[in-house]
This record gives sequence, structure tokens and C-alpha cells, in this order.
Amino acid sequence: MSMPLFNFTLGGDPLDLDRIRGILTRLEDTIIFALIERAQFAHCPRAYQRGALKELTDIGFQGSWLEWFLKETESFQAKARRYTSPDEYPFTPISELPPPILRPVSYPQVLYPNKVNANPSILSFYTRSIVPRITRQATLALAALKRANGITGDEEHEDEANYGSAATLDLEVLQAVSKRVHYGKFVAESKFVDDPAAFIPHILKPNRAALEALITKPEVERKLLQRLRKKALVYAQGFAPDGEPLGEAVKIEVDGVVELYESFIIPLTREVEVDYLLERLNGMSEGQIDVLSKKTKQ
Ligand SMILES: O=C(O)C(=O)C[C@]1(C(=O)O)C=C[C@@H](O)C=C1
Repeated sequence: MSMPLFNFTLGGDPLDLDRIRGILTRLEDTIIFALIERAQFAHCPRAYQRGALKELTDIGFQGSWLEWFLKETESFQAKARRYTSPDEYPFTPISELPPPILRPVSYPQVLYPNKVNANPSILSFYTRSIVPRITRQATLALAALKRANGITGDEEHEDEANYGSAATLDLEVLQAVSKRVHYGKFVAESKFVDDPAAFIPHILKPNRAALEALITKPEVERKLLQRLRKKALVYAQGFAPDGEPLGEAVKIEVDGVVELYESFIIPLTREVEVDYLLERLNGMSEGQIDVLSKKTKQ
């Protein structure tokens, strides 16, 4: 049995829609597992508040603990040229990251040059909506444990012991969600080159609704949500010592995972697709656009 290869450097048609959807499907597993890991720890609200940690303001950093953690980790990863890959986007502005120490890889030019970056939306939604939701059980359990042990007060430093673990796991979730959402660019490029004539009028006279209607595939979304629920149910259950599944979803709330995709990840992927398409003709001459406009779906 052969394994599908999704690595950019290994050849194959990077705009094959089935191949791109294969990557999106694989990332479902990564995202569910990362969420399960993060859900083991309590919320740690102060880790997401700017200026909440004296230790950071003391060293002149104005952001939150998570933003500091992202910047430090991404600086290191930038040196290993992570953000030169067309499917990797840092949360820290690229201008604040160091250059790679390795020679550049020459990636095939698959995407049209663009400035689309959904990471600010991802970071804000993740910290405001996702973390509180997936950590609810762990936060309640921690509070109950403290009550049982007579630990009270010191609200400010209550959850500090988990800051390192929380941020490490936040980074895993954020990077996986970011990669998934930005794959929308490859999906959009694939759909565009398949039928440029359908898209061009709505790019020239920008019409988001028309572009969104062209890229939206309700049946694909329906199947995805169905598959995701089943996967989350399997991954979230416990297993007996002999490997027998115990049935009940205990590691994460399955509805929460499905809702995350339904109300955030898929809509944001669609938004990235539309934003990308709106930039798809930038810098092209009328003549070039004219030639492209004559290409219709085969
Ligand atoms: O698979 C596609 O065609 C996509 O555009 C990706 C995606 C998704 O986010 O999963 C987004 C919009 C479509 O309606 C279907 C699925």
C-alpha cells in the first residue's frame, strides 16, 4: 500500500484539489489531538492578557505571555527557515523575526504573490473563544482540587504553574489551525486555474459574495463535519489497558470541536480563499487578464 505524499519538495501536482483536501483531512487529526492536549490544563486567563505578567514588563515586553512565547519560539523556528515555506505563517510580524541561517529552499511558485494573513483573527478567536471553552472541565477540576485542599486566595498567581505547558500547547493548536486555514490559498488557486473565466469578472469588479458562492462546496463541508465528529468521538475516548475502547468521550467535548470547525475554521478558510482571489490579478496587464479570461472549465 502506498502512502500519499504531501510534502512540497517531493513533487506531484501541488494544485491537485484531492491532494490539497487530503492535507486538510490530515490536519483534522493534528488539530483534534492538539486540542485534546490543551484541554488537560486549566484556562490560565492571565497568560492571554497584555501586561499581566510583571516578569515580561520588566524585560520591556508589552504583550501577553502567549505573545512572548510565540515570538521566542517563532524566532528560533524562523532561523530554521520555517516561514520561507509557502504553507507556514508566523503569528509574530515577520519584520520582528530573524532571517534563516540555512540557504533558501527553491519552492515551486504555486501561489500568486499575495499578502493574505489570517493569523491575527486566529489568535484573537483562539484566545477569546476556544481556550475558555476547551479548558472548562480542567479549570473546574483545578478549582475543586484547590478547595478540597483548603487552598484559597492568591488569585493573581493561581494558575501560574501551568503557563509553560499551556503556551507550549497553544502554539501547537495555533500553528496547526493557521496552516489549515492558509491552505485555503492553495484551494483557491486550484479552483481559479480550473476556471479563470468564472472568477475574473468578480475580481475585476470586486464581489465577495459571488466569489464566496463560487468556492463554497456545501457537500464537502457536510461530509467534513460528519467525519470530524466521528474522529473526535474516537480520539476523545479512553482505552482499557488491553486497548479496548471505553466508548465515552472524556478527553474533550466533541460538540466543541465540531463547533470550532463549523463556526470558525471553515468560514475563515473561505474568507482566506476569497481574500486571495481578490488579489489574484494584482499587477497583471489588461492583455494578460484578457488571455486568462478566455480560459474556461474543460
Ligand atoms: O474543499 C474545498 O473546496 C474548500 O474550499 C475547503 C472548505 C473547508 O474549509 O474545508 C471550504 C469551503 C468549501 O465550502 C468546502 C470546504
